[in-house]
Amino acid sequence: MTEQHVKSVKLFFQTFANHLQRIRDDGTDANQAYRAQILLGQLHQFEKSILESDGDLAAEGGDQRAFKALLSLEDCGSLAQWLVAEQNAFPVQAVFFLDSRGIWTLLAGEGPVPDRLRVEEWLTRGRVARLADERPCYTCYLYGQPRLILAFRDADESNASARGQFVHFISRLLPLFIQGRVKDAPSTLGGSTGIIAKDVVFLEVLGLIEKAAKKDVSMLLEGESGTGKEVIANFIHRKSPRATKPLVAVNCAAIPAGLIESELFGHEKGAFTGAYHRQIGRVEEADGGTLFLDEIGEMELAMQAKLLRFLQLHEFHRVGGKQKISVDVRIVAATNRNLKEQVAQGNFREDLYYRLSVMPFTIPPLRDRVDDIVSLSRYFFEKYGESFGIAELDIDPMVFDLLAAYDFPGNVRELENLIQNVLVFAQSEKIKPLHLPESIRGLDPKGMEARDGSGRMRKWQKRSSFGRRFKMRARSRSVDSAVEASAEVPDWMRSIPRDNDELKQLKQDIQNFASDLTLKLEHRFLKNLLDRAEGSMPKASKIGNINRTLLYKMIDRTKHLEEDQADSD
Ligand SMILES: Nc1ncnc2c1ncn2[C@@H]1O[C@H](COP(=O)(O)OP(=O)(O)OP(=O)(O)O)[C@@H](O)[C@H]1O
Repeated sequence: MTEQHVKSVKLFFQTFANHLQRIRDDGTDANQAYRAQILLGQLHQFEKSILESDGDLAAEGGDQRAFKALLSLEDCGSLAQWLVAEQNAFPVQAVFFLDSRGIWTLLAGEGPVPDRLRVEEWLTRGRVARLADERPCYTCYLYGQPRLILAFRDADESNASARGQFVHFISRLLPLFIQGRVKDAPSTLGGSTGIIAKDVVFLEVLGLIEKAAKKDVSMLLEGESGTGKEVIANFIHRKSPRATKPLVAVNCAAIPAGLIESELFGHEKGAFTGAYHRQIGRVEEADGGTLFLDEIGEMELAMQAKLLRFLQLHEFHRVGGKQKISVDVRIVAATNRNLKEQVAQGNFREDLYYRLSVMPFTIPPLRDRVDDIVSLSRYFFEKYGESFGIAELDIDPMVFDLLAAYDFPGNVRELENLIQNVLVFAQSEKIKPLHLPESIRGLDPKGMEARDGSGRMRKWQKRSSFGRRFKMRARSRSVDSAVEASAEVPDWMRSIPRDNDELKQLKQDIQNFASDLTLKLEHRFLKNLLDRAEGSMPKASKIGNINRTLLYKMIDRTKHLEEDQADSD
């Protein structure tokens, strides 16, 4: 690489970085700022590898090849033309752009606009979708809307993965190139809470989450991808006493393992090649507020240990720095993995799991929230109808029935993308079942009724499996208490307090009674479990599906019952 080349690479990255820093520091849109911050982290990595590669990038991945090609661009303003002109790595035949009126225009290259926007694969965090079309065509989403279609010349299936990665990369650059062309990009949050919820079970969970949000403890959100964990993390922050302080989101899966420590804790100038400036980490940025650790299950063990140390001490030092920095942040973590299973498999630290899951919540999948399907659909039809410039939407009610009958493996994100596609496909006609994908159009809500008595019922039963866990817990407690108490029903069970003092006293008696029963239950459970485990704690922990620390705590708090029993024997 000539000196001049090195200079232009540095200049290119510096311009890019300045632009990203402005977006990040602008502070008007937390999601934009978050994306800019992630790109900034990656930018340093790209710059480093390009400068170190000495021009030889043949063996490197799609992102780096794309960056290499980008270097030849003098003017970054014409992404589409560059994509078509750059024929070496990924020959693009045409690029189409969806404007804010909902009309696709050919930006560069040649060919008809793909008329079927059926998503096939490569749907990655809602950013890129491959279309079910003869030619390999991909859609890039911006702010949740399809904005760009890339049609490739090469249809060779063995290159599909590389093409997908390339489009994914382009989708990350997209906001920078089409700035100003997208008017009023809709925010991911709408309404006063930003959450559309009608389903009773989901509302119940949200009620519990809202209560927990007010307590200053770590919260863990588990649930399938696209169920709304990030939306709920925002909700938690806004309902917490830290609402006026920053909410900083870090996607642990999106940041390469080698960069995550400096992303979280920052680095000092010169800490590693490419660390030209001191950089404040996300933890420090979140001081006083909330740090949202998304996809925490993807974090590597070595980083888990560092995070744990920070959670224990509330202090850290920047990479390459010596000074200890103290911060006060509340952690909300989310994962679409089963973290307990990850712990059992040795992929996630148990101690970190317990630190993070002081208040754990499982976000139910959309198929278990059938009432939400309809209200979310209406919400997305309105939201995207408006941004696509459709003045009045006319929707056949059957569309909602069919949507409610579908299982939505991709949850709310899938529903959101689907509705955008339906709107594009319907081109402002009345929206009818024929505009829905075949897999949904083919569903028969009436047929489900015939099979299960009622389509809604089938959904309701499925959905309530989640709610049952709550209800059963509540019920089993009251049933157990009643059974236990039946032999010795205390007087207060039937008494009516005459004044507040009596009421308080009776309430206290009930609480004492309930905690006695709970201890007795724990004692019986422990005895039986340890018998089955032949006295072995590791075995008891395994077969009882209970963490050992908790087992010891339980033994400790029920040991007086053991002693009482020994005395009476
Ligand atoms: N209840 C809701 N009301 C309105 N929009 C929602 C709701 N739930 C989810 N969404 C929308 O669905 C999309 C996916 O939600 P989100 O990113 O919060 O899911 P997630 O569970 O964090 O996904 P992942 O596990 O893949 O990170 C977003 O565009 C979000 O705005």
